[in-house]
Amino acid sequence: MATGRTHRPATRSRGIPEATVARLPLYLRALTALSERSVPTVSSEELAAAAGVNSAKLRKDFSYLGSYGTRGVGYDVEYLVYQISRELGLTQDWPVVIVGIGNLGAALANYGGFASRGFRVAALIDADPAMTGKPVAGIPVQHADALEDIVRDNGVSIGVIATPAGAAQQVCDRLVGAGVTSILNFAPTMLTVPDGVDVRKVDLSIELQILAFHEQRKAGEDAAADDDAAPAPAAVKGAAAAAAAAAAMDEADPKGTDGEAPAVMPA
Ligand SMILES: NC(=O)c1ccc[n+]([C@@H]2O[C@H](COP(=O)([O-])OP(=O)(O)OC[C@H]3O[C@@H](n4cnc5c(N)ncnc54)[C@H](O)[C@@H]3O)[C@@H](O)[C@H]2O)c1
Repeated sequence: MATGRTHRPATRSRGIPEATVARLPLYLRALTALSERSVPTVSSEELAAAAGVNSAKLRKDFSYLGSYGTRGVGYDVEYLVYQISRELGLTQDWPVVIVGIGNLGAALANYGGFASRGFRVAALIDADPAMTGKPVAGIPVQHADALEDIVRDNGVSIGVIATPAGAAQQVCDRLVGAGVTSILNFAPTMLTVPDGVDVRKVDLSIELQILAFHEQRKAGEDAAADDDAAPAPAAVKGAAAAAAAAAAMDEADPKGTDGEAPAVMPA
């Protein structure tokens, strides 16, 4: 048994590192915007800036896809959209079930962005009998008793958990038992899954905590700048220099070696 981890090696069987896979959706989002503006080609520098990624990293990532662009012309936007979509498995339809149709589950069900990216909400499931049959986003909610049948009948391999934390593990076990092999978990708890099942955890409060850390650091830098106007004792100056050196190292790659810090993380 595995405890809430994604049990894939750092490099996938087809040789694409997980860090590259995590950046592919960023490229796809930027490329889709270019495609919508009918831009035919894009340079690695332009695309890297639009995706918020270093251009050398982008070229390396695309080399894993076998896409090298044309010198002086750049990358063909439509072909890259196709290549990345195919790599991410988005050229096929993925039926998804959402379990727990409260505030969050209903908001997710109403989000139009899933369908446009190939994720079809096949069913909404909730344990509250009062919810059964009620339409949410035009889909009638089904009772949790039927979870296994719903998963099997719809060939679902991706389940979204938006239940309270206390119910999440049991829901996860039932989803996995019925054949689900990928879980997107919004409940604030670690899930235990068998090998071969991927879990991604979304936690907006962690993202806010990271922003709070950066806000605090910015405030510290402002205060240090104010202090620089007045002479500081030697020990304090040393500490400020160490903090500045650490900040400079961070700035060299502020988001770490994997590029943009994702809002969704391996659980
Ligand atoms: N990750 C995030 O950033 C984030 C943000 C908001 C909420 N959350 C979490 O998402 C979850 C849902 O939040 P909410 O505000 O929608 O709660 P909610 O109380 O409005 O909804 C929870 C729903 O789950 C249903 N439910 C309970 N047990 C179930 C079971 N065993 N099977 C199926 N359905 C079951 C309930 O009937 C209810 O409709 C909570 O765990 C919350 O902490 C996470």
